[in-house]
Amino acid sequence: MPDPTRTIEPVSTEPVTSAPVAFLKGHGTENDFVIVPDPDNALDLPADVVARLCDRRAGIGGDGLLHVVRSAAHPEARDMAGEADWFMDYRNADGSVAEMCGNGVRVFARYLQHAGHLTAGDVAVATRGGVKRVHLAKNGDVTVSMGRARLPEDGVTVTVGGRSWPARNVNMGNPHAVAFVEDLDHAGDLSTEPPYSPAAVYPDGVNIEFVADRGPRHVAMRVHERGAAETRSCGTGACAVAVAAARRDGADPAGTGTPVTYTVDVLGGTLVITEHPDGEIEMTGPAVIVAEGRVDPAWFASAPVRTPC
Ligand SMILES: N[C@H](CCC[C@H](N)C(=O)O)C(=O)O
Repeated sequence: MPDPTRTIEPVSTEPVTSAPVAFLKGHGTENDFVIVPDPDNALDLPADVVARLCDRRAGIGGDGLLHVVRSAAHPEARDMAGEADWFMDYRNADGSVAEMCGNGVRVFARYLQHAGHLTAGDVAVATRGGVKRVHLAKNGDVTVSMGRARLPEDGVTVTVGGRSWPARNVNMGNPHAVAFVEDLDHAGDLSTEPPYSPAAVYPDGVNIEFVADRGPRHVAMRVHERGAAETRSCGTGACAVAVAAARRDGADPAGTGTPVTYTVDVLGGTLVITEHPDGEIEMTGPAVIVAEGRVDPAWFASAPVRTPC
């Protein structure tokens, strides 16, 4: 599980703000998020409040929360304000902080468009994993320049139900372990984290992807996400899977000099990942705003803290 020190400590000791909190719900290939617009970074969103909002029974429900803040108003994004007006302060369902969320940044850009903050179809979004450029196409597709993958040498072995697989270490700003399996059912019940070793390879926890082939440059995946459990999709995970598959298939674009594209089926839809010879990775997929509403201040102040399911 992720290191608890990775959560956001309360900004102040004052009780959580009682101001009604506007929220929206959105998803990208059914990886769903609570969106909390807060341009001036005025809300106090410590880990337990995020977990309450993401709780699927007692709260709004989501795999994570997108805190929408102007870059100039957040200490972790001020130095990116010249390049990107908005900062995606991403939190997992358990309240832990993650460096990057691929599906989340597509939904974040869709929210900016929905809220009238965009004048064009292109936007730069500041994230803990750097500034990401997003293109919102007229056909509904959203393409993110995800940057380059890092491929640390050290890997782990993942074990489920008496079967073990080597897992490729791929970092997309956040950590991933990619295991190629014969059948996605071999991943078993991913409501809990599959055991892996050595744990020291991922001191802050890891997202674990299981991948099966579906055809030439076509794979399917399931994922246990750090700080959330099994999700219907993981954008950074799909990028990590495409990078690992290209290395397995001898199609590393740096070596061949030509871009390589993989279609990655996730439980909630399909993502298309292209890696270019310079290492830049583009991810294309949908992003949907489902609803908007307001959190009842009385609930906000009184909701019991529950560990996310
Ligand atoms: N659970 C991930 C963050 C969300 C990643 C995923 N939802 C995506 O679309 O990339 C982590 O702790 O690194």
